[in-house]
Amino acid sequence: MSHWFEAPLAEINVTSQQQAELRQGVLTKPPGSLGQLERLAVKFAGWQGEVKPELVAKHTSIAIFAADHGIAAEGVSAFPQAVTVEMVKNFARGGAAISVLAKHHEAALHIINAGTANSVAEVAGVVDCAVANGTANFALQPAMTEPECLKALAIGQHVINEVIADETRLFIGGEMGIANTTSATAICCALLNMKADELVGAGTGLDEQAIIHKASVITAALDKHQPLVKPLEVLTKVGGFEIAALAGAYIAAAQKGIPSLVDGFIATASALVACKLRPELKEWLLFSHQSAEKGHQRVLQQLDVTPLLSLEMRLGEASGAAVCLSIIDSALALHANMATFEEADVQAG
Ligand SMILES: Cc1cc2ncn([C@H]3O[C@H](COP(=O)(O)O)[C@@H](O)[C@H]3O)c2cc1C
Ligand SMILES: O=C(O)c1cccnc1
Repeated sequence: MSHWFEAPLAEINVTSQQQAELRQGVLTKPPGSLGQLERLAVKFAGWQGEVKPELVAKHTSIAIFAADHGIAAEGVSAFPQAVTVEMVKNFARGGAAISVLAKHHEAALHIINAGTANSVAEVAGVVDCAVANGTANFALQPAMTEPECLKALAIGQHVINEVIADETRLFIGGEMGIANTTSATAICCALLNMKADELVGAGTGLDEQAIIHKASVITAALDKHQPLVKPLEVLTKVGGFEIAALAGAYIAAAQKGIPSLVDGFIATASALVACKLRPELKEWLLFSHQSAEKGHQRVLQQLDVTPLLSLEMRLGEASGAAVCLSIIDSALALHANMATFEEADVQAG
């Protein structure tokens, strides 16, 4: 049976990209002097099919996928599971970091329930796509069934196709789910063939002893659920509904010709799953920042990508990606509006 996520991704416009690169070479600056900002503008030229791509911040759609994790029962987070739903309410009321950043950048913010333990049906502004009331505890059994995993992936497709605006020029996915750094770490260990203690970190703020316990929970789960090879198998056995939804959203966005800006450690685990499913997807992803979560740097290295920023952030909920919107629009404004040597009558050297 073929799945929706196997359908082709959109084509990148190589001609626009090449023309944008030529333009960068004739703007009034030493060639290359705007560093990564030049490469950003060229990427957006390819994505938008325009030599001078439009600014993106005000046409960015941010979706936060929330879900609960049965593995929270193993004492792997510094915070109780109830915080997931409490934060969903906070997103909706405008008090969370991502609510403030979305408003600041005038980006649209959508809150999606992918499967929390407590109902959020009564919370205004939350799109309810819950697969179940949280995943099962993957220390004891697979986190999901395969149909549940496919349903969670399809939430991402639904959000891209039905929830975000058609004019979206950039997609940012975020997550909220207490204990999801444990799931993200297990996914990365399985897909990158690494050990738990190479990637495990403090998450919301565990102390050293608790991190050792978290690593042992992950190691035992990885042993228990062998074989863990295929991306869908890994996602089903040790994943999370919001992590799967995010992976689905990255693929669906690329199918529609919308690039995605990847957030921190958990979002990168989703991107890793999505890239294992569809290796061409990497061309549609931009990595925003390197989180302070210990494993993030290693996973970014394995993906062979360089994030834009490293601000010691370790919050998730798309916050690191949202901060990058100023930088992206700066790059695009410079690219579109700087004078060329000829226009400004400046010698090209
Ligand atoms: C108040 C609060 C707001 C958050 N926003 C994102 N996260 C982040 O922390 C969680 C992952 O860390 P762990 O695996 O240690 O539970 C996720 O929900 C993530 O998005 C938060 C965590 C808390 C406590
Ligand atoms: O980098 C992240 O996404 C992250 C790190 C710690 C806790 N929550 C999220």
